[in-house]
Amino acid sequence: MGGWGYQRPRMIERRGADFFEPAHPEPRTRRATLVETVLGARHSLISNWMEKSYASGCDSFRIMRRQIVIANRPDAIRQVLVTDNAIFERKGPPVRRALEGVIGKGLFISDGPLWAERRPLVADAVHKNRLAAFAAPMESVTAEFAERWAALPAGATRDAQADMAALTAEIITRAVFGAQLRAGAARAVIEGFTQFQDRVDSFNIGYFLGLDEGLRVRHGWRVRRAIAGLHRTIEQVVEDHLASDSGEDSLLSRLVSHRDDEHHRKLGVQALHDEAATLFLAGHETTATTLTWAWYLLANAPWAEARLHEEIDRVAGDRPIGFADVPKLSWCRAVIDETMRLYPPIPIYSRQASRAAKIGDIEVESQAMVLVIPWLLHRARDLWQEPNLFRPERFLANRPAPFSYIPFSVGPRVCAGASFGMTEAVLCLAMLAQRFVVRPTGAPVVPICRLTLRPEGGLPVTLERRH
Ligand code: HEM
Repeated sequence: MGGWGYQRPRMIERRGADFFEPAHPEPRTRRATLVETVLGARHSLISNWMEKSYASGCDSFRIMRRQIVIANRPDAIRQVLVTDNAIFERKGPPVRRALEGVIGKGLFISDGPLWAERRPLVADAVHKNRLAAFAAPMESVTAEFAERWAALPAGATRDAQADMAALTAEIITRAVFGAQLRAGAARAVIEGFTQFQDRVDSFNIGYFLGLDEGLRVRHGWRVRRAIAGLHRTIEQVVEDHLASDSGEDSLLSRLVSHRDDEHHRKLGVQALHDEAATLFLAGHETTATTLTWAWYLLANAPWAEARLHEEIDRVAGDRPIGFADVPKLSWCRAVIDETMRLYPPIPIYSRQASRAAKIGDIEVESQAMVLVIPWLLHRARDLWQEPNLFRPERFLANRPAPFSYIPFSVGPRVCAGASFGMTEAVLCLAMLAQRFVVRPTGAPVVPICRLTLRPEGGLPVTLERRH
């Protein structure tokens, strides 16, 4: 049970000699009541869908006084995220309110002229042409992390979710702030964000009751203290960057350099702070959950895991695999693609309609919440064969049909760090799989969605050495 009036869905998980259907909630057989909807949303935003939702389509309903529009058909997704982005560019208030305490007016939740001004700067800082600059932090942090795993006593149980979060937090911390960041400051940043993310709640009752901007979120003292510490640390790092040129090619130094760029308006200290926090927040949990789910899927699909090991051994032989090998790791990439299909790290994209509009034959009210839901889209039975099965090979031959696979979103607000995230996921998976076999302990796996999609309570695993 998930509390009074709300029955948690049963989890489905099936396996056979040549197939694996990883954990997903059993669809509901009847529409949820209001109480179930609200409590279900607080528990997990993927737990309340009915069978008919697992097909592409559009729908409209109300939660209290708010119209909710589901736009989950390729043509509707194209309209909301690409062609009519001007109408639907604003993020839904629950997400904005949940994140504003940490990232202020950062790109992820800004819109209008502010977003338009900053997007090119942030996109430039993480652009795929600059990926090589981040090869060193990605490789060295992962290699150090692998040494820590190697030093564990045999049979030790780890939480893969926590470990992957620590790994990607360290990579993004070094990429954003540079290698000069003091160890204490790095730890403070990582701990502050972890405290915040563990407690963040993306359901905003005020918005559903009729307040178009939702209610400001009040955090408990623990989170307030964590956020305050985080802000102090980031402010200090920003000031250090402004005071002296470290000569490092970090994301922050790139943003700082635009202060002297005559083509761009200068980013103030607060803007630098917000964008640095945004890059950290947007750029670590997403890759961490992708890696966590990949370990779970591979461990349950021995044929896919064997092919991964074969590819890594063929590409790298006896030497450590590295950044330069990433383009050759097509199976590894297919595993990550398929992982993000089954478990999209951000499973729901929410927008606020800036004015009345029409999506298909649905009349959308001004200020309605418009949802694009990769969780459902990626499992739509009319778009995917055997949608609930783990089959990485589906990504080898052909790319998916347009607007049927959108783990990084699409359109002007597409993930700015998609190449960074994809490269990082493939590289970390390959570097760790070269040395270790990750084995979940068999505890039940329950996907749970707040802002991101994680296994509830983490993923306990043991590690076996390969080499
Ligand atoms: C597997 C890894 C990742 C996934 C699946 C992912 C996914 C996404 C998605 C779906 C969005 C749009 C959300 C929405 O429209 O509501 C987004 C936005 C964003 N992501 Fe990522 N992301 C990943 C990694 C990263 C990394 C590594 C960075 C930075 C280094 C990053 C930076 C951003 C930024 C700045 C935005 C806001 C863009 C805007 O609104 O203009 N992401 N990401």
